[in-house]
Amino acid sequence: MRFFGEKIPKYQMTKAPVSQAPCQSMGENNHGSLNELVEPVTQMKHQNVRCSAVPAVPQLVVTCEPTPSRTEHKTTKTSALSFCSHPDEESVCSDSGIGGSPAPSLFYRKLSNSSSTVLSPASSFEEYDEDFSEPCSAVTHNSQTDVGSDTKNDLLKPRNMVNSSPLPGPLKAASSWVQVVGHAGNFRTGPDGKLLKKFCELEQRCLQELMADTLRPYVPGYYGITQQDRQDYNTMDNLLAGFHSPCIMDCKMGSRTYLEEDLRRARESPQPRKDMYEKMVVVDPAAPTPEERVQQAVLKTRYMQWRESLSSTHTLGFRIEGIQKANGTCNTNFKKTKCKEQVIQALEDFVDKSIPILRSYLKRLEDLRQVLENSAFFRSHEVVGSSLLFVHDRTGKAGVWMIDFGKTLPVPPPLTLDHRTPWREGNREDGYLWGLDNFIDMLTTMLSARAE
Ligand SMILES: O=P(O)(O)O[C@H]1[C@H](O)[C@@H](OP(=O)(O)O)[C@H](OP(=O)(O)O)[C@@H](OP(=O)(O)O)[C@H]1O
Ligand SMILES: Nc1ncnc2c1ncn2[C@@H]1O[C@H](COP(=O)(O)OP(=O)(O)O)[C@@H](O)[C@H]1O
Repeated sequence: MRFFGEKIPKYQMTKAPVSQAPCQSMGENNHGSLNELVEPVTQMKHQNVRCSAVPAVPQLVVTCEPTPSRTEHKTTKTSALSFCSHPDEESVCSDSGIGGSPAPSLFYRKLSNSSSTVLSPASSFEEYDEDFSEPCSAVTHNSQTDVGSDTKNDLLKPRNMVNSSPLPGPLKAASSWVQVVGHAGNFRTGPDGKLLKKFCELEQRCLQELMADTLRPYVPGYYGITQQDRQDYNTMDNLLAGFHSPCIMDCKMGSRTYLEEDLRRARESPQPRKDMYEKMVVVDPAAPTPEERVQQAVLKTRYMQWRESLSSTHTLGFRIEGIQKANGTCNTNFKKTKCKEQVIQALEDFVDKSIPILRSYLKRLEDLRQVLENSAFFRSHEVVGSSLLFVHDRTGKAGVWMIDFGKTLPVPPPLTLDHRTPWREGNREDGYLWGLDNFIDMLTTMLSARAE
């Protein structure tokens, strides 16, 4: 059973590994070249994308949900754009690598709990409903230790978080949520069944802008900042609302999963990380270089590049991160799912071979592509590490939305991106549309194969 906000050990939580189809054609369209990644700094055409270059964000009213068992009660404030407001806690702007915390970056989101604890995989919706029905009096946690803590106590937090939500009416609705992948402890339930995600200024700016963009129907609705237990959260729609025991798939889009800024920082101030080394050797003990082996640590960019080349990110421009089926089984063992045949097999399994569901997804993705091609937001943003969340249920209802804008950055005008041009350092291209094209082609192929 997995509780709300529980730590997700992304590299170890798989219950039902997908059997891997034989890999036939790999890499014919490879968008990622490791050779490009080791260019010396002097050759970089890097754009300055720090927060100061980002337009100002209008003030937001911040609501603070009352927490019955706590002494702090409802407070209201304006503009919560200051970062790292809890200096004694792990910064919401910093990495949390075991091998040393990289320098805080204004636009980095809180990355509290790296995948280093083994917990059970996700459970069914019904189990979640039970969790939420526990009495509020069970709330006992200390908010000060919540933020950024990375301990076994995290195991207890989610239940406490859930119970702290004083929602007599929409309790059931709020409970119908499950996190497939991503940072543990990042989410809570909010008022009216909304989802609260730990505040990240970059994500807030994106969601705000997206509310006024043609992409609005393809992203969760955004409702400003909510404060709970002294932590700010971005408040958004729970995309699972209205589904019954949904099947959920998270696909990370694009041919690159780290920012150009990350590369620059890695060169200027390398921060090898032990946690990433450990994650690497779990998957492939032979992956580290001799130097990395000595250090027992790898740079984050190196880890991310390794993950990209191991999976379909470089070859297809997207990768499956995790799938939760209606029966509650959750699989995040897709790190080596690289070739088309493997991806198709995983997709077939995800839709349970349903042609109507496949058709719905194809239509939705085609519509999304058309909107993306004409979106002012999309044209002007480097979209990195963002996912498409696929959701369907046994009633035949299906939807796809863009989520996770923690690494989506505006590019300096007059630069615009087409999201298909292969990435060269400095061009800021992310391969998002190239990946979507490949996804759409794959679904089309699957459907035509079934029609034969
Ligand atoms: O999936 P695994 O192999 O566990 O690696 C994770 C993902 O790449 C995360 O990206 P996402 O959140 O998009 O899934 C990333 O967070 P960022 O996106 O913030 O880079 C984590 O970096 P750290 O949080 O620094 O550990 C990294 O450890
Ligand atoms: N708006 C949403 N509605 C429903 N589920 C969501 C929503 N946003 C995120 N999730 C769930 O949380 C997971 C992680 O989301 P993400 O935004 O990528 O978090 P992180 O930034 O921690 O990686 C997703 O795979 C999905 O299961």
